[in-house]
Amino acid sequence: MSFRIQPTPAARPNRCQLFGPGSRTALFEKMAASAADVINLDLEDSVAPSDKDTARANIIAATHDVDWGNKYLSVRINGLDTPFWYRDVVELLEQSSDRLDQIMIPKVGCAADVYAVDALVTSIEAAKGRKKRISFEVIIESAAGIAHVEEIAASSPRLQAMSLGAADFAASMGMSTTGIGGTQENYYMLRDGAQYWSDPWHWAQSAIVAACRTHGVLPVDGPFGDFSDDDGFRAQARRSATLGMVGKWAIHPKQVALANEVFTPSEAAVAEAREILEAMEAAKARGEGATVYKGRLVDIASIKQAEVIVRQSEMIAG
Ligand SMILES: CC(C)(COP(=O)(O)OP(=O)(O)OC[C@H]1O[C@@H](n2cnc3c(N)ncnc32)[C@H](O)[C@@H]1OP(=O)(O)O)[C@@H](O)C(=O)NCCC(=O)NCCSC(=O)C[C@H](O)C(=O)O
Ligand SMILES: [Mg+2]
Repeated sequence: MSFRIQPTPAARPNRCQLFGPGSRTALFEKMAASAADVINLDLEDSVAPSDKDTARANIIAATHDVDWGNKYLSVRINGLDTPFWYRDVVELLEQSSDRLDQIMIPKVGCAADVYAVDALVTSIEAAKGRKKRISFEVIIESAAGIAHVEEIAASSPRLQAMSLGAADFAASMGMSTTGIGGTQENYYMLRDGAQYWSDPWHWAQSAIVAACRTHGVLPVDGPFGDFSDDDGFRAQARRSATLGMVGKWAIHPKQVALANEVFTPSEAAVAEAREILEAMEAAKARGEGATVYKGRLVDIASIKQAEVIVRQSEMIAG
C-alpha cells in the first residue's frame, strides 16, 4: 500500500439506479416503490427540449410530494454545453425539499466541469441555508471524460459516484455500434475459423474503477439498452461486478431485480469469505502469513479480498 491510504467510498448501497424521465410523472410512485437503491429522475436526454421546464417543475414537486422512503434521490441535470443546466441547478437547489440527495452531472469532460457546478451549488446552499449538503455523481461518456477520468474522480469532495454512459461514450469515441452496452457483434477475435467475442467496454470500466478507487468514489456501470435481454444484462453486470463496480443502472423496472441479484453478494460467497478470514486467523495464530483453503493459496491479500465481500454484504443488510 502506498503511504497515502485508499479512501473509503460513501457507505450506502448503490446496486441499482433506476432511471425515469422527469416528464413522466406517472412513473414516480412506481419508481419510489421499486427495489432500486438509487432513483435517478432525469432532466437530460430522456426529456425533449420543449418539456425541460415542465420536467424540472415535476421533479421539484416530487421532492415534496412523493414518499421516496429510503431511496437515495438523484436528479440528472442537463449537460454544461446546453442552455438548461444552470436553471436546473438553481431551481432544484432553491425549490426542492431536503429529500433531494444528489445531482448527477452528465457528459463531464474535465474537473472544471464539476468545479463549475460545485461553485453554483455551494453558493445556493449557503444563500438558502440548506441543511443537507448535496452530493454529486458524474457520468463518464465522452472521449474527454475517459481521458481525464482521474482528475474528474478527484474533482470535488461532493463526488460520491461515477458511471459509464455507454451510449454517449460509444458516439463520442466514434465506435461503430448503436448498441448500449453488452456484446458487440463485430468485436471478436478469430481462431481456427471460430469467433470469440471480447468486451469493448472493459478498458473504460477498468479506468473508471481505478480512478474511483484511488479517490474514494463509487464506480457504477451505466445502461444496458436491450431490456428484453435478461441474460445479456446479467452477463454485462457480472463482468462489471468482477471488475470492481458496485452497481448498474436500470432503464426499465424489470432490470432492477437483475442488478440487485448480481450486486448483492450471494450467501455462498459471503460464507466462503468468512471461512477465508477464519482460515487466515488460524494461520496468524500459527505465525503464518499464508495457508491453504480448499486446495488453493490464501494469504494476507486474501483477507482484504474477503473483507470487500463481507463489508458489502453487511452494508446492504444495513
Ligand atoms: C424504456 C421505457 C420508455 C419503457 O416504458 P414503457 O413503454 O411504459 O414500458 P412498459 O410498458 O414495459 O412498462 C411496464 C410497467 O413498468 C412501468 N415503468 C416503465 N418504465 C418505468 C420506470 N423507468 N420506472 C418505474 N416504472 C416504469 C410502466 O408504467 C408499466 O407499469 P404498469 O402499467 O403499472 O404495469 C421507460 O421504461 C423509460 O422511460 N425508461 C427510462 C428511460 C431513461 O430514463 N433514459 C435515460 C437513462 S439512459 C441514458 O441516458 C443513456 C446514457 O446517458 C448513455 O449515454 O449511455
Ligand atoms: Mg448519455
